[in-house]
Amino acid sequence: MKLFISRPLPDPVLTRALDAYDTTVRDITTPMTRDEMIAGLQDYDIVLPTLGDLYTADIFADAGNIRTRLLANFGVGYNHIDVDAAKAHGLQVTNTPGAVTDATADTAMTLILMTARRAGEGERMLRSGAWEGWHPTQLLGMHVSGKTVGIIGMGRIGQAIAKRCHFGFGMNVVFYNRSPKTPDLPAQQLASIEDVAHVADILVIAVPGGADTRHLIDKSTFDAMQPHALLINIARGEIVNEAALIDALETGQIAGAGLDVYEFEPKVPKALTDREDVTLLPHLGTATLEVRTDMGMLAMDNVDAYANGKTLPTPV
Ligand SMILES: NC(=O)c1ccc[n+]([C@@H]2O[C@H](COP(=O)([O-])OP(=O)(O)OC[C@H]3O[C@@H](n4cnc5c(N)ncnc54)[C@H](O)[C@@H]3O)[C@@H](O)[C@H]2O)c1
Ligand SMILES: O=C(O)[C@H](O)CO
Repeated sequence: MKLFISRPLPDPVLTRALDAYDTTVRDITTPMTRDEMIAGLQDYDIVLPTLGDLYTADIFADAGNIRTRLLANFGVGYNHIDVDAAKAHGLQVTNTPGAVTDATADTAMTLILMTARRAGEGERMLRSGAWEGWHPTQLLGMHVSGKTVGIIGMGRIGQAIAKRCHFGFGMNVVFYNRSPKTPDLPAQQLASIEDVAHVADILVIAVPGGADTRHLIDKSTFDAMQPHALLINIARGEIVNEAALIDALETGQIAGAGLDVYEFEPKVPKALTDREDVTLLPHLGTATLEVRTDMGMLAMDNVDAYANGKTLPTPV
């Protein structure tokens, strides 16, 4: 079996792949080009792609005689793959759910605390030499204990965030999910995104990306939010209309934002980087050695299952 891996991965994952398959590892960190994706589909039995490798329908159509039967995506989010088109061309697609949950929830907490407590702003002030010492009214932020967190998308990551907020920080949890959910903690499901936005001190986005959720968070959401509230996005950039977010920040409709993902990633608008009231992380959600190794191992579990004719552990 010939396996193509689209980026360098943690050593234990590459060792496992190289030991078991005729493996080619693409040794650069940028997304695959269109030509590379097409050549990969023509030459390899299995491709292990990741975020940024944009498998649109025309890639499968233009590849012609496709040898690949499995796209074992490294990552839970697969909005960069047109799964219907892949399946129509005879490919199966897998992802890495669960492996990413805790780390991504931790990143949401990092963004919540950094934004509420103005940590980035304080660190920038200190590093610039502008700090003149403690005083009682310096850099006063929002106390998160006892506040209301609103979660949009109460799936694996949404629930992990809710648990951290409720059990760790004594926050009340309200949420919106497109289907009914009974999470394992005290939390109230509300009827619409606006209902959640209206009562939340901190609004966290945790739905999948893709056409169905593009600009799910838009002007109507910001209109519903309170002026002291914060928006946190650890899901996908295009879920939030970035222009509407910038407008809401500039007009004082909301008090700040904590973002791990961007609508036109890796481009981040100057209107955001210029602001002190936003925390901006470079898509760090799962960026720990342990978790990136676990993600790779789960992707390899899927590769092994396919290669041995077994049921795929985590099909999309
Ligand atoms: N920042 C990062 O590095 C990072 C890391 C991991 C995952 N993610 C993103 O987080 C997403 C969520 O991951 P997960 O494992 O929790 O997925 P999940 O499928 O367990 O949860 C998603 C939830 O959103 C709900 N949902 C879907 N569409 C909706 C809609 N239109 N309105 C309301 N609810 C809707 C689903 O019912 C589900 O409960 C991933 O798809 C990925 O894009 C980002
Ligand atoms: O979807 C995911 O898993 C992340 O965005 C990449 O780690």
